Amino acid sequence: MSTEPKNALSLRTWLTENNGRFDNKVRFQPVLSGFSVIATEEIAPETTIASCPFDIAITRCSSKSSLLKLLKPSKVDVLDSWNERQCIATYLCFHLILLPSDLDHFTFLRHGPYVLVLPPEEKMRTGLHFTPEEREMFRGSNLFGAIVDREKEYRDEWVQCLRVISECKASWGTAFSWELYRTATTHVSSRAFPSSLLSRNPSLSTSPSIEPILLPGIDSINHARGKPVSWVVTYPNHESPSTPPTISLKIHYPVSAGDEIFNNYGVKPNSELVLGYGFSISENPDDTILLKVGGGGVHAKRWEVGRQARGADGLWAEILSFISENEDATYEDHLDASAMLTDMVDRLTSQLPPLKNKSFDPNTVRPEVVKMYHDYIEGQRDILDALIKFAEAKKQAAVEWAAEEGVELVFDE
Ligand SMILES: C[S@@+](CC[C@H](N)C(=O)[O-])C[C@H]1O[C@@H](n2cnc3c(N)ncnc32)[C@H](O)[C@@H]1O
Repeated sequence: MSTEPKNALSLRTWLTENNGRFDNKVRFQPVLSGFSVIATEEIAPETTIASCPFDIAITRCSSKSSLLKLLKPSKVDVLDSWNERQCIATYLCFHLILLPSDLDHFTFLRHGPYVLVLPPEEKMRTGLHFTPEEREMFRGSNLFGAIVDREKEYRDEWVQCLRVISECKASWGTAFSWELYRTATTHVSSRAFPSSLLSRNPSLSTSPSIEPILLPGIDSINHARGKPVSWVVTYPNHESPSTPPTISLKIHYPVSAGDEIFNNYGVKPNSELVLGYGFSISENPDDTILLKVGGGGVHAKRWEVGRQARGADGLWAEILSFISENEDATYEDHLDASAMLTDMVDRLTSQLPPLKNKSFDPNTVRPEVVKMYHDYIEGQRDILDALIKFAEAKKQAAVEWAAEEGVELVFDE
């Protein structure tokens, strides 16, 4: 007996028809943000939960080739200038844009049952989908700036895509709304895997040549930090010559009947989770803050510092070199650097919204966003507190260094 929603059943059937599969002990359960994947009975470690053949992965290349058939082939140069997000998001949108009268064009779209399980706009909670009041809560934090920048960048991309689509068919342009595109870009940010998985030695590593891709089925599984999982690639061999190259997600932990099955998206700070995924982890040990020295302009190096001031040494070295060009910094330079770091951190702390005693209007601010706000601000404040302690320790070391040189330093309180 299955109580799976119809669209989840259609995804399962479509995946099987395309040589992929879900383990038969899993089922989809509707939740606020879309679906969770649950064990119907106990699942043993080393079970393969979902498999996706390479040829149904959605890549920039596969999206572009479908779009070229839908739009005019003469648009090939224009589409070459679109980035992978524009190609994949526009390809996803077309599944929802076409009308029954566009029947001939449906043959160019391969992912109908997949697109129909993707959470719609109203289930989205990423920074791009915040209400104005929700976005305003984050003013003063790095995340606020990141949301504003992302919206501008994605809107510009949408305008480029819209121009091409409208030229092909005005009614498609009308249907290709900012809201539709924004939701599709969130599907890309929240579900994409690196293209480095589609190889004989799959890895989650990223580099400029690695592009985001979507893996239908595998991307239905939610994240839990640190869960042991692995990626397994299978190629045809003499035992099963007709099996296409396939990527699978295998879990290395047991799951009890009724419990959720989790994937592990890798190390992610809350800033990234809130911006691109629409959820956060309480007291996330992987939280970070981005800092740059002395204003520095848009091209200034940004230092990513974590809890317990992890990664602060590079920032400290840059502050020291900013204070003194001399390679052999003196204890006075260290004292100045410590004061500069403290000022910098104090300024950031005073700009950050408060963690406590802040109430939000439940009519305009959703409880899930309040949780993200608390988790994110807690992490930012904790790291800034750790940086103050880091600067204080550097000051103390400089005082001891001066004492070794026979200088007693006295500070005004
Ligand atoms: C790759 S999809 C996972 C499948 C998704 N739940 C669905 O309904 O299709 C990633 C999205 O799932 C949700 N998600 C994943 N892990 C989560 C978690 N630990 N807590 C809350 N939401 C989570 C978020 O909405 C995120 O953007």
